[in-house]
Amino acid sequence: MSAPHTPRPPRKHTALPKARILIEALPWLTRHHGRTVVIKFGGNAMVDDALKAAFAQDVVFLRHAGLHPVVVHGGGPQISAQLDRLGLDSEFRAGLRVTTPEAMDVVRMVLAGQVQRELVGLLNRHGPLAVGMTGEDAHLMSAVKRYADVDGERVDLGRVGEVTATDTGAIEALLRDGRIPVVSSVARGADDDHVYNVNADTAAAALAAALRAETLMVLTDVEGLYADWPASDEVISRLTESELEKLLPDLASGMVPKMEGCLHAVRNGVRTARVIDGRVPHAILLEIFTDEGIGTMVVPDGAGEGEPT
Ligand SMILES: Nc1ncnc2c1ncn2[C@@H]1O[C@H](COP(=O)(O)OP(=O)(O)O)[C@@H](O)[C@H]1O
Ligand SMILES: CC(=O)N[C@@H](CCC(=O)OP(=O)(O)O)C(=O)O
Repeated sequence: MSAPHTPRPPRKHTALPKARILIEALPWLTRHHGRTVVIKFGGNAMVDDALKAAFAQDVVFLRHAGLHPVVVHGGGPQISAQLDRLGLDSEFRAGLRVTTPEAMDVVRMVLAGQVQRELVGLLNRHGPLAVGMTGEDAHLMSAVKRYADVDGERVDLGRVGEVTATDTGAIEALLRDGRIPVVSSVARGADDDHVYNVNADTAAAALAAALRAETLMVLTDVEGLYADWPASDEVISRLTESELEKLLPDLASGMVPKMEGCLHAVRNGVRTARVIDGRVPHAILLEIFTDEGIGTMVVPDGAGEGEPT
């Protein structure tokens, strides 16, 4: 007779901590499944190849986790570099680039022909996912000429546009087909044949609102909204639309279109708008799938403090 068989204790699997990490993401996976997330990738967060590759991995991860990511990209530094190479002036007024018709050709070429192509290429390393477009395609974004207000004076910015209408049909069709739209912030003229240069934060906010996105996520090159910039680097982690409205007049330069965009988004049906640090590798995954939200989150008035995000 052979000795009774004593069952062995289960093997210690070294990969168990990985399972724990995956399970920790379950509440967020459940919450965000099937939701649209508009991600704005700024030109300043786009300078490092490793960060760009990590950004693409995060966006593809979201897509495979059942979310519907839409990428809107900027490219301010890349446009400035090309204008410089061509010996064309590049001046900003109230945070917006004064855009002559010649400069507009360069803006369109750099955004749609260079920056967008690069992002589409990085995303498509992971499969046939990304499709690039500009606001001109299928009337995605229509704009009229926008003026700036500098010390109470109306300033002509040339071909700078303000989005007046959106048609998200093409984006929705792409999302239904499992694709990742990558949008350059160039718009068609609503009542002329020009094309317009739209600030990419503004374009992302307009699209997030039009798509009734769950979240607008703006990646940039700072940790978030600093309470007293540049004197202090204390980041405001959460604020309501009313609190943000009070702060807006005191904000400077690049933060203005971002925070105006966040306000527009949450006032128009987007549940949360966030400004996060694109210099942190995998910032998007950290923000969406963990409790340790990084950066600044704007919520509509009346959103409960302890509500899941
Ligand atoms: N209150 C503030 N908090 C954080 N950054 C601010 C603030 N006010 C102005 N900024 C500036 O805004 C910049 C981000 O805007 P921008 O340069 O347009 O970035 P992007 O290319 O990502 O759109 C920061 O690098 C910082 O210099
Ligand atoms: C009108 C206006 O200023 N348009 C921007 C469009 C690109 C952009 O917004 O890029 P970032 O997100 O990298 O700043 C520009 O010409 O620079």
